[in-house]
Amino acid sequence: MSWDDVNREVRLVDTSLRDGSHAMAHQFTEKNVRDTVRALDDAGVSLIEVSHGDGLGGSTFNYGFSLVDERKLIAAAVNEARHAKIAVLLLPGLGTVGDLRVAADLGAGAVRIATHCTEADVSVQHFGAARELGLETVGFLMLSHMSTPEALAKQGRIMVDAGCQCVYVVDSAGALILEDAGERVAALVAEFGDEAQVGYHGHQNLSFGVANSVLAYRAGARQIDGSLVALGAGAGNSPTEVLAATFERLGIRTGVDKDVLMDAAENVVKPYITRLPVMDRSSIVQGFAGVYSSFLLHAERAAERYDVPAHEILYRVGAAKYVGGQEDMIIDIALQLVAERGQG
Ligand SMILES: C[C@H](O)CC(=O)C(=O)O
Ligand SMILES: [Mn+2]
Repeated sequence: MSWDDVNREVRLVDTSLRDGSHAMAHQFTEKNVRDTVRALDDAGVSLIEVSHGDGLGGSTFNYGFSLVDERKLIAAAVNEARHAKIAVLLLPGLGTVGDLRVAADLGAGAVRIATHCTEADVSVQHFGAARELGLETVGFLMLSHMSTPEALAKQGRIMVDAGCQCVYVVDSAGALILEDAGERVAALVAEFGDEAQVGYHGHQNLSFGVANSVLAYRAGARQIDGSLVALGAGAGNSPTEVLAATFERLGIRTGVDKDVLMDAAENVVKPYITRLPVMDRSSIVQGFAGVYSSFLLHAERAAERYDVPAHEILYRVGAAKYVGGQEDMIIDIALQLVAERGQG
């Protein structure tokens, strides 16, 4: 048994430097990355995700260009971490096996491969390649609220059979409320048994990130995501510092130091955040209507450009059930709203 296994009952994984990329419009500097990794590492966080918000290869016109080349940020993170492993995110089709090889050469030790919750089959070759590269493997079933627990477990099975070591229930829209989260986690735990772990990734749009994480743990999840100061898409992720304090109050060992994390949140991350994650009208609508959190800034930009309300755009995105990769449809909806107003 490793030191980690002895000293923790749940692993807190930090995604400030990846999901937070959405909230930062992908403008992280190398200094932001170095300072945050050092602080998380000091707090005892064992897995830190660093990538464009949409993963390797995400810096594009459709998703938004990064300020700094992702390879430079990954290398800086690897260089700064003394104990923690650096993870990268990969969305098959956007990121390639070639991108994964580059990330592994730079020193990344884990990959989190994300697909829409009904499309796990597109991840099979990436899990195979990741295992050959010796990477720790994690699967992300995004927009999990769009699937039943049973259907989600079947998709998770595809990932596990392909070499995935931990499948996450990903509440991309912050739409899951209490049992919704627990039941999905329980279905995956029942499907995998000892073959793989289950994880939970929450968003705060309806403010259930931390509560759902506790229920996910109780249902058997052993990896839980958070971001410092909640820095993430939509209303942000479950704040890592709050997860650490909550699990400690519950007597559940995380192996991380909550006070060091609180210091990192206040003094390292908060000062560089350009737009604090907040439960405002648009992000609440995302949670309510089941809209991908990463669409928030895209909708706000379209709202400003076409002079239509962002929350109206988001209600329609929810009704249309658009998924990650369909960012351009946000413009289409804004134009529909403009046209309807012209006819009124
Ligand atoms: C690519 C997405 O931002 C992954 C994620 O964090 C989510 O779906 O939530
Ligand atoms: Mn997310």
